[in-house]
Amino acid sequence: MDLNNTKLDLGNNIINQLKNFQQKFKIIQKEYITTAEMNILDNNCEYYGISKRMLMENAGIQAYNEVINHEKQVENTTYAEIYLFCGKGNNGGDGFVLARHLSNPHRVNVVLLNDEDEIKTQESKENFDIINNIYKFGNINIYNLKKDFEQLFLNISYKLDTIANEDECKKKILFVDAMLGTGISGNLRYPYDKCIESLNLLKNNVNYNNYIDIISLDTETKGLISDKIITFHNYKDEYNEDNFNNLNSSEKSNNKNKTILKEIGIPDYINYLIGIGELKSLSKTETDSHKGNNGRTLVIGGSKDYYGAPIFSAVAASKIVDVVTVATVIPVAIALKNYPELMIKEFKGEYFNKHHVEELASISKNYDSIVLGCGIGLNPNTKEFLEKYLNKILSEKESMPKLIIDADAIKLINPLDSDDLNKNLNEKNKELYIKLFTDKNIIFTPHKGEFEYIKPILKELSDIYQSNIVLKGKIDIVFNKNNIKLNMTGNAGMTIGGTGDILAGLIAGFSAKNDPYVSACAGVFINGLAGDYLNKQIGYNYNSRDILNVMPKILHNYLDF
Ligand SMILES: NC(=O)C1=CN([C@@H]2O[C@H](COP(=O)(O)OP(=O)(O)OC[C@H]3O[C@@H](n4cnc5c(N)ncnc54)[C@H](O)[C@@H]3O)[C@@H](O)[C@H]2O)[C@H](O)CC1
Ligand SMILES: [K+]
Repeated sequence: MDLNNTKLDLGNNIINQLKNFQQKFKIIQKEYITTAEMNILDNNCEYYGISKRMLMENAGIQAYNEVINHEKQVENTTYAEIYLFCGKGNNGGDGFVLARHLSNPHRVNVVLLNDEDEIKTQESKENFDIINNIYKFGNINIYNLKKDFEQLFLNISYKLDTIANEDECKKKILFVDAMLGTGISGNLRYPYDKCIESLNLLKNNVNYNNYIDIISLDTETKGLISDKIITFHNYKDEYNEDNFNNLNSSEKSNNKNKTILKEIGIPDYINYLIGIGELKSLSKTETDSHKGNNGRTLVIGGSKDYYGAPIFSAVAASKIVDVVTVATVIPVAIALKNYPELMIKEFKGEYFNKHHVEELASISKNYDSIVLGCGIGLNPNTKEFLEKYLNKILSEKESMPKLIIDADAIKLINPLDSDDLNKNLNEKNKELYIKLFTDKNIIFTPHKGEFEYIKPILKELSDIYQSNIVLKGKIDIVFNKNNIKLNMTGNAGMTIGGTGDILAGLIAGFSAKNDPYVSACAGVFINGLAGDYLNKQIGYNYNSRDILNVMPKILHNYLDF
């Protein structure tokens, strides 16, 4: 991708347009970010040139300012001693940066929960090395919790006793929780569990609790009760409804009250940009897996008039999943004989019709994802088929695969009067629209013209829609009720026929085993990257076959596929 061009495109104007779009379709962004979303954002920051090292430095400095504020909250209070408990991930890294900034004039103790060589990331290691280089000049001690556990907590109790005895000095001890952040998984393991137990014991001791502050970085490590949480960039998903509902009401208000949100230099527009993060978050091909483990995709499409479309889509999906079947009518099935990588399910006739519904609905259950619509045509029999088929599969929700609705299928679900596309909704089908547009497993992939057909439905259902929409264009917009992102990859060479079919196949391939929204983002991103790669190599004169041919290489470069 040509980042320079992208940068030029990223003025306020685009963000303003995006905000208008957000309002128009009542897109309400969540007030918190999940771990998966944060990981995507991290990688996208890196992709757009904002390194994790920079973010970590900013997080550490922001935490420093807040610690100093906290220290000054009670007049004349000072931290006689600061202990930073640092884990082996980047939460620990934030702790190392904070330790460096605090080390003068404070007395700082960095407590490693793991051995030095277990520190996981380069940026965290670099920040630990700085501490390691300067500690000999005083004011910083380094402990290894596993080795020094008893001695360390004895020292801390001794210091607390001393401070408690000379109460009038208003001295306190600060514990910084830089143990675990968004990377936590499962129950606490040793020594994290023991450390938290010991810190809680001290804090709950009536002789000591006036003399202890506990501040958590980014998230409160499970089980710890801290006085303040300094969270970075966005509230974390401990505030999401599911987790939040598990807390009792005093815990709820307490958690919100004690959390301070701090910016760490992630520009607003990065929140709205698709990048490598979406791709990297996809599940990887399992090398020792059985056929089908990496997904099964069904492509339903083709007609007497168009047979290339379902083939493009199916070949694209076959680069990702293990099994791809094309369900199609006789003229396309004949052409498919030249594609031994694809399985064929042949239906009689030149267009899909209502007689195909039962059998097709019954085989649909055997797939993880379905592309519906490429080359299907606008024949009135096909419209009848489509409505019956959708009603049938949507009524059996438990076995519902991810469903990508593309091309003419988009036009057929709302056959508007062509004189006035925005006029009104086809009321007769309202029940079907509600099912289609309130399903998180459905992805519509319209270009601008096709979008006109679903716009009235979206507006009508703007309070309740849940499905995902990929609006293809120079800049693609991928959105659902709670998310909106832009894709900047791709170039003018991609206006050739077949790229849309390929995109639908890629999204189906990814969504077989992944979140539909992230799959949609990854699909537009990688499709555009393939186009950009070809443009760089051979100029604009490439076609859709070329895109398919380079796809494995592009996937490999970015994904370890
Ligand atoms: N997101 C940002 O923009 C920035 C985030 N920063 C900080 O980084 C952490 C997230 O870092 P990460 O390395 O992904 O995760 P953790 O630090 O939480 O450590 C995970 C690490 O710990 C081990 N582990 C996981 N679960 C357990 C457990 N239950 N018991 C024991 N050990 C566990 C495991 O090995 C993991 O690898 C984020 O919160 C921010 O604080 C950046 O510094 C700034 C930018
Ligand atoms: K923490």
